[in-house]
Amino acid sequence: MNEQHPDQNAADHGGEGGFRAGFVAIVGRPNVGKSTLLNRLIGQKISIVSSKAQTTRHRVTGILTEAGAQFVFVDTPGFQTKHRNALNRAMNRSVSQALADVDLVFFVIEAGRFGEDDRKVLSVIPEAAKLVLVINKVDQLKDKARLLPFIDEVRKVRDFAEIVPLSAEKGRNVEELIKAATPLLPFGEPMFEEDEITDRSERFLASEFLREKLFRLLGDELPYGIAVEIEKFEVEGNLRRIHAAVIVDKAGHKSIVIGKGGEKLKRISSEARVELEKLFDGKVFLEVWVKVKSGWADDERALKSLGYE
Ligand SMILES: Nc1nc2c(ncn2[C@@H]2O[C@H](COP(=O)(O)OP(=O)(O)OP(=O)(O)O)[C@@H](O)[C@H]2O)c(=O)[nH]1
Repeated sequence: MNEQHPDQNAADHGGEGGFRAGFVAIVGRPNVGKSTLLNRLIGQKISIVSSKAQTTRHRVTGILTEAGAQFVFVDTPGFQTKHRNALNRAMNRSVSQALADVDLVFFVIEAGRFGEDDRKVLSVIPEAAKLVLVINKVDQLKDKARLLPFIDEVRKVRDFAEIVPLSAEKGRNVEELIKAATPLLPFGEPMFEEDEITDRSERFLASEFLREKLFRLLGDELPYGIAVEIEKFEVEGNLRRIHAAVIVDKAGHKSIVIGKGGEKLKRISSEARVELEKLFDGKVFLEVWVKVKSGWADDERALKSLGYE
């Protein structure tokens, strides 16, 4: 593999002359800023950001190609420790699976806070994994002098190949993370074309965008166990026709999503449509309806049909 890319940016990228490429999992408890970090790293909105916990259920892959290295990111869901139903078990399983076959793990925590939930997440990262500690939200830290003692505290718990404090939201020190992580990737040829941002299908992205709108616009009213199913996705020239169902657990949740006079759902679908048109650079016809599937969050088979493994 070395021979394929002689001397490519050797000084900046590990100093051994070869191109590096690998899978990187971004792991951390809910709300530490994993999606924000991924979006910042790949410079385009693909993953879902929300101030509510637990929005990232699916694995989303983002790709960053630099002169000497390619990072293929696997954004994993936050660990679920509160509810013990099938949905959460499926979510935790997908985290472990994601970690089993990556080359590098970014373990994300919040500056000044290393709690029980962070420890739990750390404990399922295999000992053999190459680990970078990402200390996010340093902009929130009022007393900057606390950072070094904090790093020392966390360092006692585990060996980290690198430790990088940054602010994903402000874009501070994010370059530093890439620089530090590059030599930790294995030598290898790029796995994706340079301009590929995600290997997820347009269909998947449509459901993610719609789900984000549901999270944002329903706010505290958001029913537990809500999901989106794309029932039809057709491309006609520059037009995409998308039929999507919003799945809720209980009949009573349907009216919450629809809102008074259908206003809520209308706004959700129109905002999602506008963003999808930008993403696809074409016209989008988006039809959304609400479907009740009683107890779906507890039914493993229903989960599989919705794409949760
Ligand atoms: N102040 C500050 N806030 C941040 C930073 N990074 C992320 N946030 C905020 O933290 C919240 C959670 O960010 P997400 O990126 O959705 O977090 P996540 O870890 O992907 O969350 P889950 O999908 O629930 O696992 C959002 O409100 C972000 O705007 C940062 O560097 N500084």
